[in-house]
Amino acid sequence: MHHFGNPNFELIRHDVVEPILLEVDQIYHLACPASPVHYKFNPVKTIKTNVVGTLNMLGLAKRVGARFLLTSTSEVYGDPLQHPQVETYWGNVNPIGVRSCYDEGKRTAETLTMDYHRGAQVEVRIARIFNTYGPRMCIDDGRVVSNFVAQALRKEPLTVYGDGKQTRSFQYVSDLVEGLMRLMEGEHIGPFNLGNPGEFTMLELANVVQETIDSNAKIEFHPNTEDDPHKRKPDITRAKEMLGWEPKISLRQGLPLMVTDFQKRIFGDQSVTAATSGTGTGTSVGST
Ligand SMILES: O=c1ccn([C@@H]2O[C@H](COP(=O)(O)OP(=O)(O)O[C@H]3OC[C@@H](O)[C@H](O)[C@H]3O)[C@@H](O)[C@H]2O)c(=O)[nH]1
Repeated sequence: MHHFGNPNFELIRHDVVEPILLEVDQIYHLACPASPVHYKFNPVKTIKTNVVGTLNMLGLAKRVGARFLLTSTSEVYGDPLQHPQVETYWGNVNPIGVRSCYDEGKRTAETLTMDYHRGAQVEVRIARIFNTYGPRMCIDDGRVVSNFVAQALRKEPLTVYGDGKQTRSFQYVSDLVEGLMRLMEGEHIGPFNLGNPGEFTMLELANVVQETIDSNAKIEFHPNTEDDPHKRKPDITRAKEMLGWEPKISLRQGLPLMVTDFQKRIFGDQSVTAATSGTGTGTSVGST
């Protein structure tokens, strides 16, 4: 948004499922809903975005000679049988499951990317992004970190799905942005895992949210969703060695930055008093 006043910046609102002609040097292809709640809402549109949308962006890259970066996902590993996940692991995906519009869609997008590279010499880069959080996420995004933060701030119970023992590894958004730019500017195609190897069960995440926002926040168990991966943690050796990249911000450092932003958006200017009064800890979130 800070670029809006810049005369050299142009924002075009466009659905990648429709072709578009532009003069560009680089394409960061990030288009697609990433929250399971949103990508499952209209699965046909999700797979169209991943397949037709990626074809259109690769076609554009080929036509104008642009370098193309695909943001793929840790979901290409499905419910992984190998832990942590290395880029050479081919994954364990249910091709007819409710998540397949996204995970098979992104797998196809990776295939298309490599086929345009091999067949049409398009310069390509592939990132596999692991769970990411940070300020400016939609409050109703539906993913676990934004759900827990919004729930704790609103004094609602934290909704843990299943037994809460499934794991994820949470990456702060600025670490991801740095990784994507290094990948785009570097010499290596990938795929590269971009994620923070710090691994947490959902119950541990709920505890960190309690410590950060409200030690009295209750936990409420809900049935888990279909095909939910049991564990997930990136092996980032390749990104460290070939991109010189690794995440810098731990969950305990990054979460308060997101909480401050959520407080402002949920409560407006009264955020500090509203969110922290009467809580057990309310530590760093109110004052930053
Ligand atoms: O309120 C909630 C939401 C989610 N969860 C659990 O938290 C875990 C993480 O779920 P999320 O919805 O945040 O994200 P997922 O890991 O399922 O999918 C994500 O994977 C990586 C990215 O590519 C995408 O952003 C997204 O597909 C799951 O086990 C889920 O069952 C809760 O316990 N409570």
